[in-house]
Amino acid sequence: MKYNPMEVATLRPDYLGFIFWEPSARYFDGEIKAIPPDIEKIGVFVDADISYVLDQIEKYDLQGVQLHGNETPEYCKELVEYTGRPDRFLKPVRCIKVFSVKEKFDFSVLKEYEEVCDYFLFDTKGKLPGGNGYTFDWSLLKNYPSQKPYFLSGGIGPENVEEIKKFLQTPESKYCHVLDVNSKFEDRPGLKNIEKLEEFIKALGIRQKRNKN
Ligand SMILES: O=C(O)c1ccccc1N[C@@H]1O[C@H](COP(=O)(O)O)[C@@H](O)[C@H]1O
Repeated sequence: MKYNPMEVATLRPDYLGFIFWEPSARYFDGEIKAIPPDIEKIGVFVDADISYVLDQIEKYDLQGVQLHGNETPEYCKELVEYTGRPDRFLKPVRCIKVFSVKEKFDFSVLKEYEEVCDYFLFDTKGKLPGGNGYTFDWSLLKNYPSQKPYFLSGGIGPENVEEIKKFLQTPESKYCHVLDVNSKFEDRPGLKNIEKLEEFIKALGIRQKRNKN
């Protein structure tokens, strides 16, 4: 088995990502069987043609796109507008624009994306456009200038539990909407270790969507 999204779905995450970037060892071209409708399926893309993204949205009934390349604000706008067009018979998707962070980050780049995406995602800059497995210095988010909810990403693993707890007490975590995990919870690329994920959720005391009330 290369991918086990159905098993991950049993943990009731808010979002489930599928990588649609061919060079990745996690590239997804399988079948997505019935996943509970309250879990949003997110397609992960890197500078893909808009027509390709639309095809994947349609094929897999994706609710969102996560853009890891140099996609411009115009690209994001076009994509979201296209999905709402009657001839595509699609629902407008959520747009998550990814920004890669190194030792420093110029938050002014976010400004032109404010209007055209739903969430920002902060990942660690590495050799690959994503899935590098390294964390960045989350205290940089002290300078986060926006009120848009963001995904915290990049190499988050079981060893980060205490750090995450501390981060979640800080003012800079105010708009942190999602903790995004990937390679640190895998037995091999694409194959998530369910026990590790369960332990992580338990250790953080996170309650999943279904049980939030
Ligand atoms: O995981 C990949 O192979 C990948 C390839 C291209 C773009 C994004 C990719 N993954 C996403 O990257 C972040 C961080 O992952 P990690 O925790 O550092 O492994 C995450 O959103 C993945 O979905």
